[in-house]
Amino acid sequence: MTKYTDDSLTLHTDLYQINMMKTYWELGRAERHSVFECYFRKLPFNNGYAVFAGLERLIEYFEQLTFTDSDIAYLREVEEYPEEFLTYLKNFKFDCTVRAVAEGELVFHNEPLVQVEGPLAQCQLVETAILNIVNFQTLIATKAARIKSVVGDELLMEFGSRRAQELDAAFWGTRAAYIGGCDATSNVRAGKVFGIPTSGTHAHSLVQSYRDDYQAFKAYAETHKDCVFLVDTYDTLKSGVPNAIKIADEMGDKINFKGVRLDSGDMAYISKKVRKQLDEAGYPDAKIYASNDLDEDTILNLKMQHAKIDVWGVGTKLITAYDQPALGAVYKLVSIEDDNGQMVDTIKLSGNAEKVSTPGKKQIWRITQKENGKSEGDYISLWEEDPRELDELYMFHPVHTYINKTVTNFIARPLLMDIYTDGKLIYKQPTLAEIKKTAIANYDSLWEEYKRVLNPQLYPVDLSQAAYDQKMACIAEVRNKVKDL
Ligand SMILES: Nc1ncnc2c1ncn2[C@@H]1O[C@H](COP(=O)(O)OP(=O)(O)OP(=O)(O)O)[C@@H](O)[C@H]1O
Ligand SMILES: O=P(O)(O)OC[C@H]1O[C@H](OP(=O)(O)OP(=O)(O)O)[C@H](O)[C@@H]1O
Ligand SMILES: O=C(O)c1cccnc1
Repeated sequence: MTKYTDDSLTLHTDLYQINMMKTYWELGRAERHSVFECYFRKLPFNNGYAVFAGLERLIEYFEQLTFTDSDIAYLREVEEYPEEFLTYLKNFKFDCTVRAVAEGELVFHNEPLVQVEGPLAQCQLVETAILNIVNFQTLIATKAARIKSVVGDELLMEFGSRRAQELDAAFWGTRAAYIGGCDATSNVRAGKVFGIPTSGTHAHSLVQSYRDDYQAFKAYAETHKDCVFLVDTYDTLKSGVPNAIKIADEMGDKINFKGVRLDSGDMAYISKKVRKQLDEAGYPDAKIYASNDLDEDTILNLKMQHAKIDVWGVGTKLITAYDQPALGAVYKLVSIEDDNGQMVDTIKLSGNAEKVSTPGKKQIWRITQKENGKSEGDYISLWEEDPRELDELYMFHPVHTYINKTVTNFIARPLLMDIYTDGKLIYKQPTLAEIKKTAIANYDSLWEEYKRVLNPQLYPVDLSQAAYDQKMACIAEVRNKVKDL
């Protein structure tokens, strides 16, 4: 087989997508107008919300979406596709309309996060990459938000590059973590490309190379203005901290003694002792950094023990989404042009009521109270509906319909925005700083009940009456069809 050296993301798809494209193309269905929506069914980590991330990478993906000569050559070599189909792929031009929620937006179960509308074969091709990107980035942004919610006003550093699932996960994961809540990263490339603030101390190897805390800290201090010394290589309280203080005393104004980092041991006990040592030596502003397999649970626990930690470095458990490695978002066909050129809504049934898809092209509306800006819940409507025209909004649980309320004096904000219109990028991408601001504002608008890390309340994600009726009609139609067989 030929060794292909160039690469494009167009073949970053499952083979079955291209096989379905062939079916659509061969049977004259490739151009049928269709609508697909991407959503997840269950919030990750038993959290009360998720933070959407991945749109920038999605746009990068769509911008390069053509089959290169070598993509075609590869498909010709390994699949027995007819030349006419390969010519069709060669001439492929992405001209779908894409809508998505903004990065940094809080999102919930069963909400269309990305909507792709256009020729059936095109919508099909992009499923894998959309899910790949949204599943990972939204998961990491959400994990970071959970951790930040426990860290509070102290600083949260992302330290995960060495433990991430390869380079892309470290790089894009860092960006997602920054959107979700991290204040800085250790990944220099992410700093350069995304403009994320970078931060770093030093490793045990520096100390080991001198085989002595004092000599190692001295060397670092002679070559850097800002110094955070890693104090646990030999003995934190007897050697690390005393030597860090000694160097700070000797170097005086020549360095900014910013603090020390703890990376092992009982961090509650040790941090209190270290704080005392630093304060007594006249360094009350020197900060205590901590790292070592931290996550929201250990951080919360350390805070309960009144650990004296000012800066939290979190790697493995954040960047790998350690406790839940996949978000489980899916991409479903919700509407398709029939033989008469009419759009018909489609459904995917399941024995589990929560898993039944909601047919029809939809919009998400965030319903907030006018007087305090707090969320009442999200309202999923059919595309043509506009709750802004209503004075009263009847909101009910989409499965347990007896749970309901009528909301007045509300603001309804549509969440799905136009990103591409007929293949043309029309969305003006916000800067990362703007995205982070959006994330913070969105988080502030959520009631505390949905924000706690343990057993939060389930945020209401309701269907409009029309969307609900449409779903019931589709279920009845499918049931009848199956009965008639
Ligand atoms: N006071 C504490 N309360 C709860 N958890 C803590 C406390 N101090 C440390 N931890 C956490 O307990 C775990 C201890 O891990 P581990 O036993 O591997 O560390 P260690 O042996 O001290 O260090 P090393 O990484 O060198 O093995 C870490 O996740 C750490 O963050
Ligand atoms: O613990 P994490 O949350 O993943 O944070 C990143 C870890 O990376 C470094 O350790 P390193 O990989 O050098 O080795 P260590 O685990 O033995 O400390 C650092 O000292 C942290 O402990
Ligand atoms: O700068 C640090 O202290 C750091 C960076 C990466 C991983 N662990 C620690």
